[in-house]
Amino acid sequence: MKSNGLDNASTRTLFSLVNRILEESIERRNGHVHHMAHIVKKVVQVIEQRVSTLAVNLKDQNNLYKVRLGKCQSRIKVLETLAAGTTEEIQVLLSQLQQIKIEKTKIEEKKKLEEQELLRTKQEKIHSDIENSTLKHELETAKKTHEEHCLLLQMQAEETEVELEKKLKELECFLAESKKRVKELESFSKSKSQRWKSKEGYYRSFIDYQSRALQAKRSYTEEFNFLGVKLKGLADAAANYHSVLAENRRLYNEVQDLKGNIRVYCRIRPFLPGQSKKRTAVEYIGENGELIISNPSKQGKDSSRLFKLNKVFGPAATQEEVFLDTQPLIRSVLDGYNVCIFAYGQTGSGKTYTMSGPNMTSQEDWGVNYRALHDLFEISQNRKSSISYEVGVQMVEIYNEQVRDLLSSDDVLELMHIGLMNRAVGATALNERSSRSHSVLTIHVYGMDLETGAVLRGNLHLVDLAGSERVDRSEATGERLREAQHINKSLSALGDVIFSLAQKSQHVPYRNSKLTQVLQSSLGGQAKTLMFVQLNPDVDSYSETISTLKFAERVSGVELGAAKSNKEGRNIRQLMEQVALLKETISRKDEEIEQLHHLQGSCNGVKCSMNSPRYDSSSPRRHSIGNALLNHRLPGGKGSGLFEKASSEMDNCYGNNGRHSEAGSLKLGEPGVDQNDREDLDLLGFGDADSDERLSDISDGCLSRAETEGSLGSAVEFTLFPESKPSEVAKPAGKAENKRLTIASRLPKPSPRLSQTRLPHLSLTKSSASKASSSMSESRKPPASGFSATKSGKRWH
Ligand SMILES: Nc1ncnc2c1ncn2[C@@H]1O[C@H](COP(=O)(O)OP(=O)(O)OP(=O)(O)O)[C@@H](O)[C@H]1O
Repeated sequence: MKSNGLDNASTRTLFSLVNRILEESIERRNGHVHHMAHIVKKVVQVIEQRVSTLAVNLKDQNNLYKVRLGKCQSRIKVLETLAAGTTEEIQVLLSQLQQIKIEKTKIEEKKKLEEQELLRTKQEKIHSDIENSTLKHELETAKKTHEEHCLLLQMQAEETEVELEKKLKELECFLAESKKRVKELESFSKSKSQRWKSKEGYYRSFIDYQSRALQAKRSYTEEFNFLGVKLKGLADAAANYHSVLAENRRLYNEVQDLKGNIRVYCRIRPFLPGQSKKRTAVEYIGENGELIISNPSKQGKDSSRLFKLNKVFGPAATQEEVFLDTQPLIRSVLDGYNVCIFAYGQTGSGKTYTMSGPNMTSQEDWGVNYRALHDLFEISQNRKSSISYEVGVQMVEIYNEQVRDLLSSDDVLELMHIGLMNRAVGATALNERSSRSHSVLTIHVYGMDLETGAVLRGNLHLVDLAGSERVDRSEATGERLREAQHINKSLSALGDVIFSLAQKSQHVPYRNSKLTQVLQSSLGGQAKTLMFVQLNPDVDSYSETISTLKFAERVSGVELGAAKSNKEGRNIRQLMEQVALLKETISRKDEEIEQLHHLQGSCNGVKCSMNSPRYDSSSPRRHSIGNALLNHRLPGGKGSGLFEKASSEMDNCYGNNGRHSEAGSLKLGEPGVDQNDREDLDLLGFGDADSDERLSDISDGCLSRAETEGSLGSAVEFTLFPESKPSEVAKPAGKAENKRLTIASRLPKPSPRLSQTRLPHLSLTKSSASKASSSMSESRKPPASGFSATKSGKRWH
């Protein structure tokens, strides 16, 4: 590019040239530097020139614009002043114009209105013309129709006038006729009303009479119905009562008999609140008496054992549930059966809980004893219209092979409570308040059928045995050890009796302990026996539990033979009364002989020895106590009495059912019988048996007779009187509530003759009683009050 050509080049071209030159100069670095610089200088000059011309041009133009702007502004100002003046004028004109417009519209409206009015008047005129013509036309037509109508009406009026004249004539005739009829009717109604009035009077009196009769009839019918229903009920009740009663009793006894003889119920007590390790040995409790006991410390098949009993009550079983299964057995006592219920088990396993209950004040907690008494009272009360019952209660304790009476006097439940409190208790390692004695509560029932005169006697033994644990386990020493040894001895004697019964052996060792002697009639005879086997569920008691259950299994296998009711018909009773009378005569003779002996002895200067008639085996007065008592209870030897059963009953007693027991071979005069034994037997009522008398011949009847005798002193009997309520009798009421059970006051006092007759025996039993008292004081217990020979059994009315 030539340097002079730059003038015509565009600024853009110049700039691109400068850029190219600069790029080339960068590429070539040293070549043509001078030339390039020259060109660049030229370019710059041109650019400067251009810029200066542009600046000049711009200045000129700016000036020009400024001048123009000034001109425009002055013009604008002029225009603005002009515009301001014109707007004011325009506004005035506009307002004038508007007013003119308004006036114009007003005038136009007026004009329109005038036109409209004119038009309207024109239209009205046309309308009125039209109307006038139509009215004229209508008037003419109306005139025509009116004339026609008038003519028609005139014709009709003439016709109606004729008709009305006709009707008037008819009515006149009818009126004359009806006047005649009214006269006839008036006379007829007068006569009728007279007749009705007379009839009304008649009916009124009839209705009055009928309603009075109806009322009387109604009350009669009601009364008749009521009486009929009552009579029917009474007749039904009378017809069914005896049969139902008999059937009821028969069924009860059948069920009981079907259940087998010695029944064994097992009861497992719950863990006690204080027991820390609660490991149970009870693995399974079956519905039908199955029980599996397991030992966790053993392995294999030896670890558990199955037992089969009549029934098993688990730890949750209530007192009521346990009693429900026992109740039928207890009820059969009222039908003349002998029943024995005893609780067996180690110390602390719940024997006392089952038999007596933990708390006498709460009826829910009552054990079998209280419930049994309550039940007996209730049933005897229910049967009072057909059977008169007398119930006697005795409570003894067998402690260290000595029998002692636990009762004094007072309310029967209180008595039982006293009895329980009086029990010898001592702490062992197993049970803090362990009872160390066997307690035997005996209930004697005498009933007489008011219809047939038949007599029934039943005895119920409720036995709370002492703990069955082994001596070594109870860790007892000294006195406790002696107690434990006695307990173990008597329990093993019980086992021996049961097992010899199971084997049906000829020899049954009743005599080996006081316990078996007391229970003899209920174990060996035709009695019903139930054993409660009590278990402690603790694993620590495993071995005791097993041995208890083994014993229980063996007991459940014992068959005592079918139970028999002690029921006598009227004839037998009369015969027995005769026998009793004869025996009384004999005993009087005995007394006379005795007195003669004394006289003879004193004459001979020989002292009375053990050969006195009391111990003379050949003496005929072996049943004198019973006879004396009979007379005491039943003056003249007549009437009923709880302990009336004469000594002839002894021959029928339970021990005499074909088995020849060891106890039966006991002779009181024998050297083998020590004084203690004799006195304890006296306490139980056996003491008066002749030396020839076999103990196996001593029945519950003997026991009952003896206990009401002065010999037992505090033995208690009472009669249920119809008016005494069972609840009153049974509940542990205060003295005020037991007014009906006032003690003894109504007892017939023995005649001086009878007292004399009883004297030798009474003196003997007094000593036995005091012996009993002394034995009690040995056992650190205060003697139960009332061990007086002269204080005979109490009877409540
Ligand atoms: N079924 C039960 N439910 C609740 N507590 C029970 C039950 N059986 C027993 N007990 C409680 O266990 C404890 C021991 O019972 P209990 O005194 O009756 O035993 P025991 O076998 O009569 O003892 P012992 O041989 O020393 O007389 C008591 O505290 C008693 O209340």
